[in-house]
Amino acid sequence: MTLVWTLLKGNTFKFLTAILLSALSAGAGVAVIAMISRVSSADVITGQDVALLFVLIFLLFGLSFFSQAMLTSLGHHVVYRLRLHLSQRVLKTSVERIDQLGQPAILAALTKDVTSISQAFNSLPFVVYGAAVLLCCYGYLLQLSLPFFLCTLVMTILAVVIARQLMSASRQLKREVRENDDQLYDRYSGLLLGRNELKLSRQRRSSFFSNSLKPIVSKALGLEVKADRYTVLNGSWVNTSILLLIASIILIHSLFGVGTKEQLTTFALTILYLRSPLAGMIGSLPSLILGSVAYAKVQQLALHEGTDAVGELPEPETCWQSLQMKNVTYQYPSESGEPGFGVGPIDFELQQGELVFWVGGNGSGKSTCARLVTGLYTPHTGKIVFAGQEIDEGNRDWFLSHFSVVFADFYLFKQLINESGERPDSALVEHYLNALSLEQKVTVSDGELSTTKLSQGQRKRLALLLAYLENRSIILLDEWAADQDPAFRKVFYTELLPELKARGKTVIAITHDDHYFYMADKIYRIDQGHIMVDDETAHDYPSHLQNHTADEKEDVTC
Ligand SMILES: Nc1ncnc2c1ncn2[C@@H]1O[C@H](COP(=O)(O)OP(=O)(O)OP(=O)(O)O)[C@@H](O)[C@H]1O
Repeated sequence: MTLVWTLLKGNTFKFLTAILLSALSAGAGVAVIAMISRVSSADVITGQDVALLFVLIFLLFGLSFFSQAMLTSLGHHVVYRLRLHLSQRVLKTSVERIDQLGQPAILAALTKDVTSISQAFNSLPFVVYGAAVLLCCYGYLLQLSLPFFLCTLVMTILAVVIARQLMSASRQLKREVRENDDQLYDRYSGLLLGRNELKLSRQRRSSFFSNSLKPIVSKALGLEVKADRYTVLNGSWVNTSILLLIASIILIHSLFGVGTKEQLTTFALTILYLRSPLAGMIGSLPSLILGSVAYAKVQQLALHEGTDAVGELPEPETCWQSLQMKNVTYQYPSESGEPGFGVGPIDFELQQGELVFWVGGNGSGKSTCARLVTGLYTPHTGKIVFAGQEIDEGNRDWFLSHFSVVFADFYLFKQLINESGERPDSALVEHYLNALSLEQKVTVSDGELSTTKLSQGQRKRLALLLAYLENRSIILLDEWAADQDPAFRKVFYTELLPELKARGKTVIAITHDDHYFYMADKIYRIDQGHIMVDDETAHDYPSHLQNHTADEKEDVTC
């Protein structure tokens, strides 16, 4: 029920109207039965009775069509909103949380859970209609015969108690199926992302299939078969209990002479009429159970509650002087009992217009520090001060808006935008495509790149193009040059970086290219999560090469 109310927020009036129409349609159904029963037991059938019967039948048709169409359309609108709402929440959720959850879990929520919730909603008309018919029939039965009604009530309670037990067993299993689905999505990711490795090695393929994928799929099979067994048992039980009810009524009529023959016939007719909406209701139970399990799973992700994914931000600071990390620490959560990697305490200061290099061994914490300095990760202790302001949740999005970043695992969007989020000037795009030696490979039309299916090195150049066009104050490049050929690597260090600096940009470049360390204003070494100025490396270079570009700074913004 929580699922229904949460998703119906803002549409309660429409939903209640649809329920009212369902109730009226159920009432019309019962009136048709009562009419048939009256006409068939009457001595003389008048033309008026027949006309009324036809009117009631058409009324039943109209009401059931409108009520179900309304509920179905409401269901589709709810799913539409749910899709947008969830995507907005993902957009608002911190990178840290998304990294913690992992892509497969979020993809499973956006695809499988949304589908399950939509199916639950689409089955809602059957449930509402079934419940309305049930109530109307019970009302009719009550006024038909009290003893028969009491017998019905006892049987109903018994049926419901047993059905509840079966449903909760099925629900528990569906929950386990859903937990298993996260692992299944993880294996599917491996299947696609590891396509090269899997294709190349028969042993890897066989091991992945038999030891990694198949056990998860088999587990899902076992759980689903078991869960559906309970669901099918439940459906059969409810169907049987209806027939048992009719048999019980016949029994008490024959043993104790309760009720008349006509009452017995009408009773049986009403109960049999009830069977099909009830079957629809029971048939919808699995989707409802799946829907609520999926909803609980989405809630468990603890995505950001805010949905204002594209809210307004104050203008970025053009003259910010310095960015400081003061005593910053960060610790990854522990995994399989092992404590997570920790960085810090970090004290780091970046002056506007500087070109600094971060160097360090694999796994020393460079990318983690990059996520901290850009505000993508929130420090666990310590603080970041930018343009004199301490960064907190209130100004984090504003702080983030000062950075363009190309991480090692960057995503290349085809759509080009400038600093205002609009289509960039085509002459400028052309200029950068030339500078990046991509003019022969990629064209831009309607603000979109003609292709992103390029080599890794070329894709990285396009990622840099996107960063150029954003025209932000600070550019952070995580081992950008690692995929470039030696000639373009030289262009990058000796031309592109100095040009950025000359335009007043502040650049942090994470690099292992010691050939070009002399290009940096400052070099910082990151080791075991600690950052320090690397005087030794800096002194390895002739003084005329150090701070090579300091004098080249021209038209800076501040
Ligand atoms: N998403 C994550 N969850 C948990 N731990 C992580 C995660 N990412 C990194 N780590 C841990 O942090 C350590 C440092 O990772 P990081 O990516 O910051 O290193 P790096 O210096 O950028 O390495 P490289 O030069 O290889 O890119 C890793 O050795 C790992 O233990």
